Amino acid sequence: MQKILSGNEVKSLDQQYVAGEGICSYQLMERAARVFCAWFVQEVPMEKSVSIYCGTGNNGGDGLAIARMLDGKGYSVHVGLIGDPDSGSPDFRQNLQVLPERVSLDSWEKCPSGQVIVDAVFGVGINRPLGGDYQSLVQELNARAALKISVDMPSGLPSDGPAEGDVFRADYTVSFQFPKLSLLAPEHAVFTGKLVVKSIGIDRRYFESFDSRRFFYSGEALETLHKTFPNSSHKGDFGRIILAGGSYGKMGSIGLSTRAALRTGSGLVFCKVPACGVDILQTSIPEAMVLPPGGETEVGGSLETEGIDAVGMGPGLGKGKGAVELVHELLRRYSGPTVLDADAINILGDHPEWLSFLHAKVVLTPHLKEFERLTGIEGKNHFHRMDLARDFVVKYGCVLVLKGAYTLISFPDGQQVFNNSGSVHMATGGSGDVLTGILTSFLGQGYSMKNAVLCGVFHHGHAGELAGSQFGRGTLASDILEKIPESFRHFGIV
Ligand SMILES: NC(=O)C1=CN([C@@H]2O[C@H](COP(=O)(O)OP(=O)(O)OC[C@H]3O[C@@H](n4cnc5c(N)ncnc54)[C@H](O)[C@@H]3O)[C@@H](O)[C@H]2O)[C@H](O)CC1
Ligand SMILES: [K+]
Repeated sequence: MQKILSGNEVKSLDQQYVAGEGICSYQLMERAARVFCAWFVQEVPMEKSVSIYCGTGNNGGDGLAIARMLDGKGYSVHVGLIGDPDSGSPDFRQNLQVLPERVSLDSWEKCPSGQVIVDAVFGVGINRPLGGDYQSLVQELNARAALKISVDMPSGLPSDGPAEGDVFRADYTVSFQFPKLSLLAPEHAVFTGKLVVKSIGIDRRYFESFDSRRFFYSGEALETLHKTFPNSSHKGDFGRIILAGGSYGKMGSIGLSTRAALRTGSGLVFCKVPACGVDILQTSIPEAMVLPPGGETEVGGSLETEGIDAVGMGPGLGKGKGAVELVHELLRRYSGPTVLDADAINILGDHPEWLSFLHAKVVLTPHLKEFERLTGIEGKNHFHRMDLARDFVVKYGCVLVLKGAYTLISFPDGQQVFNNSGSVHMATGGSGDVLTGILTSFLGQGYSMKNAVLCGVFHHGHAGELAGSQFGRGTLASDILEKIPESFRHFGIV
């Protein structure tokens, strides 16, 4: 897992690394430029003309090194400078000296407009909104039709806080070593474009002295978080779980959770659905067992949890009297692993007095709106939501999965993990129901809460990527769950 540092900490990380490895900062900049160019040549055909706009700090220095390297690879490169080069950073000035003559060098106003624009004006050093020429440049570049790529950060975007004023709108941002926090905020996706994170080889141990509790997870050592089951295992070893939800007209939700749990490997899945859903579930999912229904069109009655390894509640549940009672009963009486989603979260939001029943084996999986209902607070921006999520889990001692691009997992010890799997094609009805099934399944199989959530969220996203690459915009939630076994295979999980 990659620790996420603040923009201010980057400088100190670089200094410690450079000193510790006995290299100079210019060499680290060379590395950054090299990894950028290695990515660039895969994405951009050689025939495209490239204009690189460089500030005079180290982000601009990266830009100059990139200009030199792309020229060396045969691209036609123009550099447009903004700011006074004589007062540039030492590594900027050194790179200016070694810029090949073949690369055209002008002030930003005179730089010919290329088919590709590389933004190397500001990186993590930004400390105020853009003004003057910087603002004019970014406005002008944003109006151009070109492929736009930012180096490390879109210029104008602060690394750890909300955007203010004009920000370069990139199609891609290639960020070095770790994603800067603000690149993960959904409201900044219009500036970041597609995020690409490239290591520049700074070893994990250099991160240890920084006490950030935020991490970026890209599936490293995923297989080690999984349980292995001996050949002699029987279906009981793979967990007996209950999935509760569904209501008249919304029976598909709990069906998706059920199929997802079965595809994740659950041994026995019991469904608690209203009477109107019994035939639907029994005919559509023969592997599932249906518990005696309570209500006619909405779930009701009580839940027998004797011998049950985990319970997932919420998909399609509705907010009728029976559903409200069931959520209350589950929270009060069941101390085993529990996943609360959708209407179960909404019901909890309506009854804040029940929040005190939450415990370490409960995971809540709200999307942004549900999270708002749960806390009763409208997050001002994603940074505010990150803090709210952390405060919530620390206070109530549970786990919270805030769904969206870069789903944010918050643990009660204050650690927060951004998940780096997933695709835009997962933004489709039922995708969250699939996650509920996956999480309940892993918990039922006896995974620790931490491993269940990390594995569940990561596989959900990865299965979504696999489905998205096959079905594109036509991706269905059921396509996502059908890709779970392929995601397991991909990571060697048998
Ligand atoms: N480990 C790494 O990630 C590496 C990063 N590198 C690159 O270096 C930049 C950060 O460079 P830095 O010199 O610290 O800052 P900037 O280039 O972003 O900014 C320069 C300078 O500009 C001034 N400034 C800030 N805001 C404004 C503003 N609104 N208007 C005018 N001037 C402004 C301020 O004084 C800044 O210091 C990082 O992003 C990477 O791209 C290294 O190349 C290698 C290692
Ligand atoms: K930049």
